[in-house]
Amino acid sequence: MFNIPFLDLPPLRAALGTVTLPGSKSISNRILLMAALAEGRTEIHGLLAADDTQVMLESLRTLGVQWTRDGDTVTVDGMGGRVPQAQADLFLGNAGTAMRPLAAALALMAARYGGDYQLRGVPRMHERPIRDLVDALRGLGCQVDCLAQAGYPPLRLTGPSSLHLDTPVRVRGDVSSQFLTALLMALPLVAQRDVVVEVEGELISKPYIDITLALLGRFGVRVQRDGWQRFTIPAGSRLQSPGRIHVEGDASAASYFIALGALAALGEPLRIEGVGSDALQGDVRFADAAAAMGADIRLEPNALLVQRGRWPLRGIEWDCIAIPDAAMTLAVMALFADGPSKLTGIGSWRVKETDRIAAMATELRKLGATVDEGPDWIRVEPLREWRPASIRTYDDHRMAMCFSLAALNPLGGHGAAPVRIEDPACVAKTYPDYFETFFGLVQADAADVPVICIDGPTASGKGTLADELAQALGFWVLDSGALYRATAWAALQAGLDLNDEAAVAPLAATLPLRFAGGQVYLGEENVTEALRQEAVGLGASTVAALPAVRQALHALQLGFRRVPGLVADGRDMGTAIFPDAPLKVFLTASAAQRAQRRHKQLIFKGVSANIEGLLADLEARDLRDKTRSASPLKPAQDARLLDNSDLTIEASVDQVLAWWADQRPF
Ligand SMILES: O=C(O)C1=C[C@@H](OP(=O)(O)O)[C@@H](O)[C@H](O)C1
Ligand SMILES: C=C(OP(=O)(O)O)C(=O)O
Repeated sequence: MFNIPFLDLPPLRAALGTVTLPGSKSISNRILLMAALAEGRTEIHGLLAADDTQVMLESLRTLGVQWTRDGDTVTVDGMGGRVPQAQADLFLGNAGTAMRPLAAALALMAARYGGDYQLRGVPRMHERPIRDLVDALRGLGCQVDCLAQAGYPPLRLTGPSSLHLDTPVRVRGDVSSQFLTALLMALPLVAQRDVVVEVEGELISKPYIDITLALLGRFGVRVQRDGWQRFTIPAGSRLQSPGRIHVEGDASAASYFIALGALAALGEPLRIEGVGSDALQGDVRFADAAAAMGADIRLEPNALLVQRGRWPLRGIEWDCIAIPDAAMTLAVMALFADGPSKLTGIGSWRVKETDRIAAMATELRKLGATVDEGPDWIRVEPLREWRPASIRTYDDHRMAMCFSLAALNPLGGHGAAPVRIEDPACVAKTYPDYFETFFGLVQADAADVPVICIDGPTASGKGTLADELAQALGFWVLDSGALYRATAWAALQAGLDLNDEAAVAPLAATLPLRFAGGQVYLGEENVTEALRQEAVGLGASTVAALPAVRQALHALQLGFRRVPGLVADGRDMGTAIFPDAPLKVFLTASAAQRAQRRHKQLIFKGVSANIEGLLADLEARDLRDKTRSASPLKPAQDARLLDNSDLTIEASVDQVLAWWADQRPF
């Protein structure tokens, strides 16, 4: 996950590949709660691992429910209708699918067996309404207190109290369907007799009720329904574990990739695995809206294949009441259409992770779009002149994911603009690896992918600076020195003479080198430590002076220029490999300072070293690097010079980040 203040996406031009969706949030949290309340053990496969499921899992543990995790399989020991802890204080983040169902289940348990539970969340959760559920629970006889503001969490649920199950439970359905879902999942706990739930007002987000009913069915509870108005939980209903259960891929998350395919899968379709025509989730119907806009979509039972169909997309008017979450994706797709699009039935956007109508309108306008909004609709005009924009995400995962699609702007207008996503880690709510997955599918022109070059002499601190910058910006890192050290190491292993250009160059060309998690691998072998040896460093300097070796490694280095960007550290990054890089830094420090740093490093590693000897080696190496005929070490003409002799690492990083910020159009 990119846990950084912002993530810059370069302009993108195509998409290709296969994505496997994470588990559905809605299904995961329903199954977790039902499994905890049921009789028997449930093995859940493909459970979503994200903030929303984490708060549910932690709450269940606090309530005394036992579960274990093995990869994406979680095994829950069902409690048979009553959790062990009669008192608990639960934190539910911003997960509506945890707050609402747990409130109903614990309110009923407190009423029946006695108890005292508090349910709280992040500040936004305390602004998301829950009055309709509170009213319904109070109508049943539960004791529910709103601890801050009437109609909002945090809640306190206490008991015992007597329940009135002989008259229908009434619940409003026009603010959120989750209130009805919560009651349907909880009432089997007390269904000694038929329990009837009646919905008041027009029920929104109906397909989520279908998910609830289908999963209750898997747990042995067959709710009888009368349209969308009346639901009966038959007397004697009890949740019973189905044993094993599989969570299908998240259909709302599929919407970003359906849009990506519709915009940018130009030759062959993007393959989206985990949901398809067999899906339980209504959000798979987002495909109908995308198809109406012109996407070419094929549904398989458990996969979607999407490519560009009509282009530009067609502006649509669409009632989104059944697909509130995926509908946000349509608002960004609308920028690529041939005429305006209007999305209606989205009043619930106002009470979700943020006021999504206001947030969407504000951020689309930053890109240059003309947007109108009403209480429950939004109208978006297509965009031709895109502006680079820094998109605020309002701690709303869907804002971050939707606006990643705006980086495809070269396909929808003139020019090419980068897009900044603020607080990209907000995707953790439902899709922590969203951006990594997205980057694995998209393609950019190399020239559009930013590179920051950090060149300089040995022991100037390039590697540390490059790593810190890459970390701060979410960029890839290329330690080009490692390529030379790996060549020297491999040549030494093979018993070659390091000056034998004809023998060493072919070895360099076929180096199976990989950087992963701060480690360097040659084939399957982790050579990180081996490459740090002084002898290998000296050998690197020798092989780096051979023009044929440098040429062999050139193409390899260009391949590291990948979305979203690269920090390249070396000696000729700015002069020879990435001459068009938008920021080049030449990092120096006095030879005495560098010798001291190297000395400290070696002592720290337990290697004895002599500072005078190190200084002499450094000076000899500087001279060789500066005077070699192939790419001698010198600053690029447009490089910024940074002497870090008297700077801390943080100060150097801040300086380069400040230079970088000056270059950015935001
Ligand atoms: O029941 C569910 O799993 C959900 C129902 C929908 O909420 P509303 O019913 O409040 O629209 C949806 O937006 C939410 O992300 C998940
Ligand atoms: C509305 C959403 O979440 P929640 O389950 O918290 O309601 C969402 O995921 O878009």
